[in-house]
Amino acid sequence: MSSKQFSVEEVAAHNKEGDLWVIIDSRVYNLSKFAAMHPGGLSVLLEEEVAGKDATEAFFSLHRYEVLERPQFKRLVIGSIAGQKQQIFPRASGELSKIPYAEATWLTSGYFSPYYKDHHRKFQAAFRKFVEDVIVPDGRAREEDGKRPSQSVFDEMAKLNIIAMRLGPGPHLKGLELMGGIVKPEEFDYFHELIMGQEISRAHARGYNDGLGGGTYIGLPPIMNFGKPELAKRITQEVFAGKKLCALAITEAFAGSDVAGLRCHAKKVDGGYIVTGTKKWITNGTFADYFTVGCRTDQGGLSVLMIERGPGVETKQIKTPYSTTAGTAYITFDNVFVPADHLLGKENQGLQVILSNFNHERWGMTTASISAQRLIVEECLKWVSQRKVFGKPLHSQAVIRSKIAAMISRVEAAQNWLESVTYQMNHMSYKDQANHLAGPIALLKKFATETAQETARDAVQVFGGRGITKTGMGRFIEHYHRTVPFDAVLGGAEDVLGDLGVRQALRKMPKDARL
Ligand code: HEM
Repeated sequence: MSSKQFSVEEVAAHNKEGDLWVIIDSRVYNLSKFAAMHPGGLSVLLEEEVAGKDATEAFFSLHRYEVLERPQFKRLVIGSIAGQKQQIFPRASGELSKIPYAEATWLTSGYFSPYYKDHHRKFQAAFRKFVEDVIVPDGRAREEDGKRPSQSVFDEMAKLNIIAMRLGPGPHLKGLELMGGIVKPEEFDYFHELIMGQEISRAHARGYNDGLGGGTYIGLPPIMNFGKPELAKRITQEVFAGKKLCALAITEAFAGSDVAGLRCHAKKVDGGYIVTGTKKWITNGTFADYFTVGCRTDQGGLSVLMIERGPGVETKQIKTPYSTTAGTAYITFDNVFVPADHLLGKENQGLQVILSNFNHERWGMTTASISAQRLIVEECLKWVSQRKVFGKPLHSQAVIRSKIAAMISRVEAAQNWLESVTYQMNHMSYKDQANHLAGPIALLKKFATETAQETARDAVQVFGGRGITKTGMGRFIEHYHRTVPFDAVLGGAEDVLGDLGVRQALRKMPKDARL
């Protein structure tokens, strides 16, 4: 970038077509050639208060900061105004945001939390930097082109054992060096996993988030915990090394939350099973290598089989509102032979295998959903401060402040409930979690996704047309509003979860309780 210094008067002389300069945040841009190609048109740049003038305010009410960071636009800078200093700085990679409520309380300067220790803080700082340096650029690109997340990202994640850590605390972490040694395997707890879930949302790329191991998060635990030791070891090692991916293939066009209604059939034959049937809405299905498949057996029971991609296994993309980078698939199994030792758990006792991971899955989805909601609060706070209406910031309108108040309250309530549930998880065995937390986790997820949708709707109102436009200032709002139903449906639809939560509570009602 040029270090040449200009005076305001010098810039003012360049105020016409073919000779057009503007000042943005103390830097001088020569737009003489670019003006004709400007996506917002030439005429707006030739206006009296823009051409040759300080256009900082006009610029930031119409563009995101990232426009100035694009290399083709950085090149337009020819110097800066003598005696002026740059005032507006983007947040550097890995840094915390200084916008109020943009970070959870424990990450906000001047506040305290009983839950997080020093190693959680170090872990968060390192993991955010990794997300912003490695995941966000790939996330943005793949969200656009719809290709599966790049192999290089899986390789980088594997080096730090991020894929293993994504599955949460447990014996699978034993002996691994986690995040370059920042946290010891025996220290790693559900708050570390919460941090990962929350940081990974930062790409504003909901489809990519699922593409990046969403299938493994739910498809690998049944293999790891219920597979024959040799099979479990082989697949776990391949997946942790970033070489292979899993998908959980339970839902069908015939049966969704109603797991008992599955039709995919496993016929017992010599040495194994022959599987025939279909599966729908399978996350990562278009590119996964291993499928954890719920099948009906000859006796009508449910068994879970690990099926490897191969002859007779076909996966087709399903188009959904989010990017195909998630790999959402329709799968057909056509007379696929599955060896007997690929059975997970016991024959006809598959329900237990499938249900065993549900609470963890729902809790994990909630971590990411709440941080995505928080990013929207940050977007809105920035927008209402920099956007001017009738000569005043948008936040001068009481109705806007009221919407922001509701947004902040929702996300804070959801985060605080999440942290309280996470603390319980840290102190309970997996079995006790199932007993005590299935209900609260179901209700928490329902609460988080309902509040997410309210915030998505409010954010669109605050951003107006920009909130329904795929590029430009409101692009993250548009993305959020379009993709937020995924959180509300995947892992259990809101009504199903609400019902589950209340039924669990009713089961625990003391017999002697009366008004
Ligand atoms: C360095 C100078 C500038 C660059 C590189 C630039 C670049 C762009 C780009 C890339 C867009 C497409 C939308 C987006 O990606 O956000 C855009 C839109 C636009 N620009 Fe600029 N611009 C510059 C200065 C200005 C200035 C000074 C004005 C003053 C009025 C202006 C007015 C607009 C308008 C009205 C739009 C359309 C916005 C919309 O669709 O919401 N631009 N500009």
